[in-house]
Amino acid sequence: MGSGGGQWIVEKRSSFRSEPLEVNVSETGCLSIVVLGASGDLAKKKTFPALFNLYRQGFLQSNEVHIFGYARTKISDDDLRNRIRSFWCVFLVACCSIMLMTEWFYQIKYVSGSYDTEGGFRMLDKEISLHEEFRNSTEGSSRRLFYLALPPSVYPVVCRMIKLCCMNKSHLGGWTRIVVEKPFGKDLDSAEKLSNQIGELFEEPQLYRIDHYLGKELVQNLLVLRFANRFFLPLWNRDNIDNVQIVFREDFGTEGRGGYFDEYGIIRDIIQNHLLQVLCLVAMEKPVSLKPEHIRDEKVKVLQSVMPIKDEEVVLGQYNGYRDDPTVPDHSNTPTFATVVLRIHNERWEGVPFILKAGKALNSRKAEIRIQFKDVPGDIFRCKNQGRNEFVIRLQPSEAMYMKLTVKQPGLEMSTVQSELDLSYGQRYQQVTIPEAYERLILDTIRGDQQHFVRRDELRAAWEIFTPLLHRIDDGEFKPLPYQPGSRGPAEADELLERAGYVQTHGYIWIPPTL
Ligand SMILES: NC(=O)C1=CN([C@@H]2O[C@H](COP(=O)(O)OP(=O)(O)OC[C@H]3O[C@@H](n4cnc5c(N)ncnc54)[C@H](OP(=O)(O)O)[C@@H]3O)[C@@H](O)[C@H]2O)C=CC1
Ligand SMILES: O=C1O[C@H](COP(=O)(O)O)[C@@H](O)[C@H](O)[C@H]1O
Repeated sequence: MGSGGGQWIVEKRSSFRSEPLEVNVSETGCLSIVVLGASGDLAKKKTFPALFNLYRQGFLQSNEVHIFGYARTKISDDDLRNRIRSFWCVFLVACCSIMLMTEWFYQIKYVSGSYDTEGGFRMLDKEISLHEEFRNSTEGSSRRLFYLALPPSVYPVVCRMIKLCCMNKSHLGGWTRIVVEKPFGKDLDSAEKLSNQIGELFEEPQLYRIDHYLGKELVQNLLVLRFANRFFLPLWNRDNIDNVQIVFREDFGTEGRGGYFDEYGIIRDIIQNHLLQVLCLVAMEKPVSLKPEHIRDEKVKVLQSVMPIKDEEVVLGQYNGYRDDPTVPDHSNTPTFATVVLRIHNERWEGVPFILKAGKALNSRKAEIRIQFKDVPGDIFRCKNQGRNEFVIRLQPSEAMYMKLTVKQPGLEMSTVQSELDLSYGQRYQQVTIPEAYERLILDTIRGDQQHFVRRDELRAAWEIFTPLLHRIDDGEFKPLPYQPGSRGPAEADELLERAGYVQTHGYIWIPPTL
């Protein structure tokens, strides 16, 4: 910050930027994107906005792309367009020209049909083929992407119908790809069954198991940070790191999604997928290269090194009022909060607790990774009780990385104080709009890059970790503790954190810099 006037000085650093790492094969030809479950929440809030943003930025070309919505609800093309429009009208009016919006909405066609009979899918295929003919698509140059924004229970039947009725008509260069949302299964057996059912229809390279946390900017930065910086290489291990926390907090409850949520709970909704994927990137060894298979090989190894979870290292919670939702059973045992300690049995991490914490209806909304270092041996400054060094990666909101460290308090006295080295994205990258996770991931599916998608063996290893605990919760053997909405969650979770070795720095708070 400049010394006078409180102005941030932003340095121009573009000359140091390297070329993009991945060389993507640029494909052309007719591209049909089909959103199944187009009438739903995810489609409205995430999928369609992401597609629009890709279109707006020129990643989807108007002379190539056509978007299809498919669901059972009987509505017209215009009804679907209006639904989408009504959700983002403020955003659209602020950012875009009317012409662009009109052009975009013109690309969307809706087909209504059931998920388990051929009629609707035959109709869908006809519409896609019409579009392909209209675009003069030669055989083999047409690309068909099916995005399943649907409850997982209908994935098998929908995949069967796609295979039966809607495949791209040639193998000469075109493709058919399927994107499936999480939660992929409910436990190890159901996930394996689902994988087998879909695996009989589609090859692994055609399947994109999406976990939108892998599309977040700061999650994508983890590999670069760890493996392109000398700073971190010698420190990133059990000799220096005391504990790691990966935290997800939301300051609202299950609003409107109680029925869905109650079947899954916070562990299946957030921890088994989003937080565990982040753990993999924090804990894995350096991959041989950036090839998707090399990265995913390393993630699988970490997951397979996780020890069985101990009961005394789990705290579950359920916020008061959760069961007032009419779609939630009166005696629901579903946790809306969980803290779980995972232990990785390998040379790098033996003895370092990885504390995964997620909760709904808490006192704040944020997601972050907090790496806490061990105490400095021989503390000549007697500053130990001020707190430990921490490296924090704030995934959202206010994306940032900061190192909490001890410095000399400026002035005549030799005393110490906690401060930080701070790379806040809002301040450093003022001209950059950070893309939404879904934008990036949908673009990857079109480009055929599976690096940021979950491979089948990865998924299996992830379910292996949590299935025993989940079964005990489902059977009512493990009960969530009540907590007040708007609180930090059950006090027992903080006690567990302390037992795991985390030392809180009382009185220190990181404030994102304002411009
Ligand atoms: N919403 C979100 O924020 C997120 C959702 N997800 C995942 O995305 C997927 C879709 O989520 P979301 O949009 O919230 O779900 P919805 O409950 O909104 O369902 C999407 C559509 O699926 C159809 N549908 C709903 N229930 C059933 C059923 N039992 N059988 C057949 N069809 C059904 C409905 O369309 P119609 O009746 O018209 O056919 C509905 O509009 C899920 O797997 C979810 O876990 C992942 C991350 C975030
Ligand atoms: O997958 C899900 O994620 C959202 C939170 O996503 P974020 O990108 O806003 O952090 C969560 O609200 C939802 O319950 C869950 O299904």
